[in-house]
Amino acid sequence: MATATNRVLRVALRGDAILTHPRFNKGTAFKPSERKAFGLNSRLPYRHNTLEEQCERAYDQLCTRQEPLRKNTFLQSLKDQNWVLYYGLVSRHLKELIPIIYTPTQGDAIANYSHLFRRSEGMYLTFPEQDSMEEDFLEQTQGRDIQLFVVSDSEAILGIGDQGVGGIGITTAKSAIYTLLGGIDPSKTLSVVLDVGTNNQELLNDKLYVGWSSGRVRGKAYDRFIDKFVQLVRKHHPTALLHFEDFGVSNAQRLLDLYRGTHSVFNDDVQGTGAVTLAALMSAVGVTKSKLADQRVLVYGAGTAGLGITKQLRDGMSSIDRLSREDANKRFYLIDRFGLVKESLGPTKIRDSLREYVRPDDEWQDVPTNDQGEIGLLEVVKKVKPTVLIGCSTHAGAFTEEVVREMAKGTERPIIFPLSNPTRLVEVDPKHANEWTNGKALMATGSPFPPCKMPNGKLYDVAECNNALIYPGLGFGAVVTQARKLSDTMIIAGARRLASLSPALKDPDSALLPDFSNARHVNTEVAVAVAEQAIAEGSAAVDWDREEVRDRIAEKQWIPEYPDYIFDPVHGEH
Ligand SMILES: NC(=O)c1ccc[n+]([C@@H]2O[C@H](COP(=O)([O-])OP(=O)(O)OC[C@H]3O[C@@H](n4cnc5c(N)ncnc54)[C@H](O)[C@@H]3O)[C@@H](O)[C@H]2O)c1
Ligand SMILES: O=C(O)C[C@H](O)C(=O)O
Ligand SMILES: [Mn+2]
Repeated sequence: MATATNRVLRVALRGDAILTHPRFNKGTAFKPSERKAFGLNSRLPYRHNTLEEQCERAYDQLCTRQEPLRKNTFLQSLKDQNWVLYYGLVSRHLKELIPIIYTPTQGDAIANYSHLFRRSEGMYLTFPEQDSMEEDFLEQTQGRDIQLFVVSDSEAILGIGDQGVGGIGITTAKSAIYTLLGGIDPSKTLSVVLDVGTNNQELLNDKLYVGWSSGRVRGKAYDRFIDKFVQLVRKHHPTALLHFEDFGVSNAQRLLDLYRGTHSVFNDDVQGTGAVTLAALMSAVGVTKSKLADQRVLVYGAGTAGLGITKQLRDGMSSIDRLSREDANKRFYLIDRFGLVKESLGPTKIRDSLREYVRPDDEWQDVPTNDQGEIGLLEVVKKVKPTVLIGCSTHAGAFTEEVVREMAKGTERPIIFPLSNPTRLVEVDPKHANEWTNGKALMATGSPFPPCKMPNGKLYDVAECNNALIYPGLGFGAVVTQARKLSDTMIIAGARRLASLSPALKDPDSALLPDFSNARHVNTEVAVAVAEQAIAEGSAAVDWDREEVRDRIAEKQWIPEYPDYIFDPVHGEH
């Protein structure tokens, strides 16, 4: 495997320019010979440190801060200063620091973006400046080999809604996770916010708000703006993967469908969430010794993630258990703001994309409704006796004691996945679901939770069913093979590989998904599966033999170690 220790990089910057460039800066780790060549002797204290020593010092500094958000801002500053040190530090404390730089703490950083703002990161493309979009885009991208764009319009950030320009923070966090867990070279990624205004009144009233203070652009003008950006990516980086993050429910699936045919695009909330949930469910049905196709699945919150999950589980039932699409559709019951998604709600309350999963009214004649004719969660649980209950509603506490106990009456091992993020929006605290089901519930959550105490005193690890366990591998697999598209079959291959790594496969009392401390290995395996599938189905631009895929992927993974630098003012990187 190639390591950074045997890499040599030619660099054209020197003096302050190299010390202030996070990609090239090594701080006290510049060796004496490099200090001389790059004009750094008088700019650095005498002592030369190893990366290990730098990580130790940075970790000590981090630990002086108690509050997660303060740790987050510290790490953000470190990333602004020195990428290798930042990624080196986080890699050394992965399980502890992922919740700081990503979900849930990054949600707070995003909500406070304009007040915490110190330094910009990534690309800001703003609606009123669209005439110069290509020029602005090229300013940052020209001459760069960008393999991955992570883009958001910030309308539905995690479960905290419209965050305006602060949404850049989800794209930078998702990119950092790509590097940490997938192995993508951070210099080959670009995080982008498409600032089309915000409908968040608090931000609009805030005089320190740093985005475009205007209501959200909608309709054709919005579509044209998004399209302008997508076409720039296609024109200048035709093989780059375009990752959409946290778009609103009226755009996420629509934009995915619109661009899937012409470019390699991926919607994380739809596809990444669907894939990780499929893996968790495969693992759960392994424990209950049943099949995917046997499940009755209740999805609470039929938004972007809810639909993505439903579609992915449905496709899993079809491709893995050979259930017809129509029969598989019937295994699902969706609930949204208007209760059960059923025929009589009509097209104003049911989006087109939900059509396949609408339940016929005559099935529900005997079930009590509210004054508006809606059927609530408890009624659906009573009638359907679901084996699987998934939450992606942002409705904190929706899975009440009554609901959970009712579910437990109808199935021996209730499979309960409250997936809403951040932590405070979870549909049920796993501790409670565990208690109300007498330790029978098989659980997975979107944010990290501590283990639950079982009635026999043992601890049950609650799987973290967050798309970060799979999207870096899905994306990296597509990027390294320069795949023309990230197909449904590539995604299923990744989900199956993830499921095969589940601890519950070996011990049914263990977690349904691998622990985040193994997330780098897990995503590497996912990338291998995706690459194998891309090659097999002919969408890859590489023609590796199946046996060499794993080695090729390992060779291409970026690792946080300092290469040796040679000063080269003519051909060096800058
Ligand atoms: N674990 C993960 O990997 C993961 C991935 C994506 C999204 N999520 C989480 O899922 C949640 C939803 O995200 P999204 O992007 O789908 O948002 P979304 O806005 O598209 O979907 C939320 C849906 O829930 C519905 N809803 C809201 N309140 C409800 C209620 N009281 N009863 C029933 N339905 C209700 C809304 O009408 C909407 O359709 C967020 O908290 C997000 O963080 C988790
Ligand atoms: O960002 C996450 O933690 C997962 C997911 O993409 C979300 O929107 O909640
Ligand atoms: Mn998301």
